[in-house]
This record gives sequence, C-alpha cells and structure tokens, in this order.
Amino acid sequence: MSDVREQIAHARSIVVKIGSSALTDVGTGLDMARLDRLADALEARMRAGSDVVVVSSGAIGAGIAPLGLKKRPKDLATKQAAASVGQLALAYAWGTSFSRYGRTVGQVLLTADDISNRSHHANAQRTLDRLRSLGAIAVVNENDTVATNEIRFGDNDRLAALVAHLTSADALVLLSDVDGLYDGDPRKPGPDGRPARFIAEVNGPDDLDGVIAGSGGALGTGGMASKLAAARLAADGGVPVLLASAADAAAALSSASAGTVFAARPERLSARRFWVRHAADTHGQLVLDDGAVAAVSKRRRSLLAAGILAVRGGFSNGDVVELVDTTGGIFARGVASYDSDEVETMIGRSTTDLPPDLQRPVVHADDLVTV
Ligand SMILES: Nc1ncnc2c1ncn2[C@@H]1O[C@H](COP(=O)(O)OP(=O)(O)O)[C@@H](O)[C@H]1O
Ligand SMILES: N[C@@H](CCC(=O)OP(=O)(O)O)C(=O)O
Repeated sequence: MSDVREQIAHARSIVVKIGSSALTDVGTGLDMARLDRLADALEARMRAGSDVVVVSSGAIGAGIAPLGLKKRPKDLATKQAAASVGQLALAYAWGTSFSRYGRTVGQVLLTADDISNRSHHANAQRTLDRLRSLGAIAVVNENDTVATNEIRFGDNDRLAALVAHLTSADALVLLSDVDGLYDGDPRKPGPDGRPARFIAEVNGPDDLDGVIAGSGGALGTGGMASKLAAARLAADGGVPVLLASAADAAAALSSASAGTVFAARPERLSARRFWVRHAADTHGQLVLDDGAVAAVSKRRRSLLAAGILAVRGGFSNGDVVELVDTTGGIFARGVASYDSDEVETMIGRSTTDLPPDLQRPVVHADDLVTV
C-alpha cells in the first residue's frame, strides 16, 4: 500500500466530511439506512483508537421533502428555511444512529466568521476538543440559517479542510457519491467518447494535468472542483486527503483502501500559521522595503519597524495584515503586534530608537506566513 494510504489508515485523528449526495435523496430526504452504515464505519474507526470529527452536509437536502419542495432550492431564503428544518432532522438522525453504540453526539454549527475571527476560532477549537475528551463525537455543519451569501464557507469541503486544521487532524476523508477522482465527470463520456479515467493517487500538481473537475449532482454544492480545492488546502497545510464513495466508507475508514488519495506536503503548518495563511480576514497592509522583504520571506525573520515604508488602512493589535513589497505585490500575511496608529509612529525607526514598550517586532516570525 502507498505511504499516503498508510498515513491515512493509521492517522490518530481524522476529520470525515460526508456530502449531501451520500445522505439524502431529492424525493425522500434523509436515508437512515445509509446514515447507519456510515455511523458503523465511523464508530469502528473510533473503537480502533482514532479521534473522529464529522462534517455532515445534508441539512438542505433533508429539509426539501418535509417542506413539500420538489427540488433543491436556489434562492437563499428557501435554502435557509430548508436548512433550518433539515438540520434538526440531520442532528436527530446522527444522534439516533450513534445511540446504538451508546455514543453521544454534539452538534457544532459554524459560520465563516467563526474560523476567521481568532477568538471565535479558539472557542470552536476548545468546544471540539472538549467533546473529544468527553468521548462524544462532534457533527459539524455550516450554520446555514444565519450565513448570508457573502459570509458563507461556500461548501462543506472547504469547511472540512479548515476544521481539519482547527483540530490538528492527521487526515481528512471526503465521502461523496463518487468513488474518487476521475480525469473528467464520470457521469459523462469524455470529448473523444472514452469513459473517464480513475486517478488513484495525486502526489502533486502534475497529476492533475488535464483533469476536468465538473459540477455536482442534484443535491451537492461544489462538485469536484470544491473537493479538489479543499484537498489542495488540506494538503498544503500538511494534511493528507482521501476522497471516496460513502458506499465504501468501511474500507475507506478502516484501511484507506478505496478512493483517491492526495499526498500532503511534508512540512506541516501549525494550526496558527495555517489560520494566518488561509482562514483569517485581513485588515490593512504594511509596505516593506526590499531588505525587509528579503529578511521576512527568505530568512524567516520577524518584521521590525525599520523595514516598514508605509501603513495602509487601519488594524488593531492581533489582526492579520498583508505584507506588500514596493510594487504592491502581496507576499505574506502576519499578525500585527500593534494597532495601526502605533505602527505609524514607528515607521523606519530602528528598534533601539523606539521607546521600550514599542521594541517588540511589528510582526513576529512565528505569526508570519508567505502566501
Ligand atoms: N473529475 C471528476 N471526478 C469525479 N467526480 C466528478 C468529476 N467531475 C464532476 N464530478 C461529479 O461530482 C459529484 C460529487 O460532487 P457533489 O455532488 O458536490 O458531492 P457532495 O454532495 O458529496 O459534496 C459526483 O457525483 C461526480 O459525478
Ligand atoms: N451546509 C449545507 C451543505 C453545503 C454543501 O457543501 O453540500 P455538499 O456539497 O453536499 O457537501 C447543508 O447542510 O445542506
């Protein structure tokens, strides 16, 4: 078996994302038998010693039939109404299914702001951690009823990749209605009439050459494109990914012997640095001279006031700011140690010239990530 499959099979903690298409049908809503089989495979993995967090889609799908709708709604208000009905059914279904094993379920609903805002992020992290230590399984979904289009994660594949980092998981498993990645949508023949080709392992961008990631089914949101983006996001932070069919959940979760695997880059970003790079909203910019750009990006030094040429926009101590070079190119992000008006007074000054309370770096190297 490949190294990546070994890594996923033996990961101590995993995040498992289950797509709408794996849990619901348009006409009949939640499929309890399929959900039970998934819970069986998840419980078996936990009994084998892994910590598991579930990211479950399906709220909108589960709300369609009870509201007398015929298909997945497209407008935000009806989607939110369907999610409000369906989320209740979904959480109840997971609770009922896991109760067969005496396992307690905790529902965690997150908005994009809960990941980008540092204090919300820490709260979500603590809740997930405490659920784990109490032996309960967390079932996460986007808080669809309050998330507007502008502040949505967009799809649960991305949410799952972010949760994998939030929980410092060792692997991410995406379960869908397709048995892995193909070079084109397997529901349709390719332009030359041949069936789509299965890709068992993705080790780098070259393996994705010529791959066409198509749209999803009647219930899914992002299709294959959002799964690939999420796999890239996870793998970039050091988390290997398995994409498989929910029908193969037992094999996927017990031995990673199904589906497509995506290798992670060897060096793992800490949860904090991952947050700075991918999850945080940015506030304002610092313009750096060439020496500071080189020190920060090549020599991984902290950013000192001496290398700052200008402050753009306002930010507070603890906000994530963009670091730009003299051409305006954004090359890094970092957590500011001061408010923007304090930094204004420090521009270009060497550390020894500054009063003692302003002698810390403006952005510490541990909080600084190139993009
Ligand atoms: N290159 C591809 N490889 C595999 N599946 C693809 C590809 N392009 C499009 N798809 C489609 O993407 C669908 C899965 O996406 P989606 O419906 O959003 O799933 P989910 O509800 O699990 O998030 C599959 O049913 C498949 O037909
Ligand atoms: N939060 C939404 C799911 C959004 C979503 O990404 O769905 P999917 O593409 O099926 O994973 C719901 O529960 O219906």
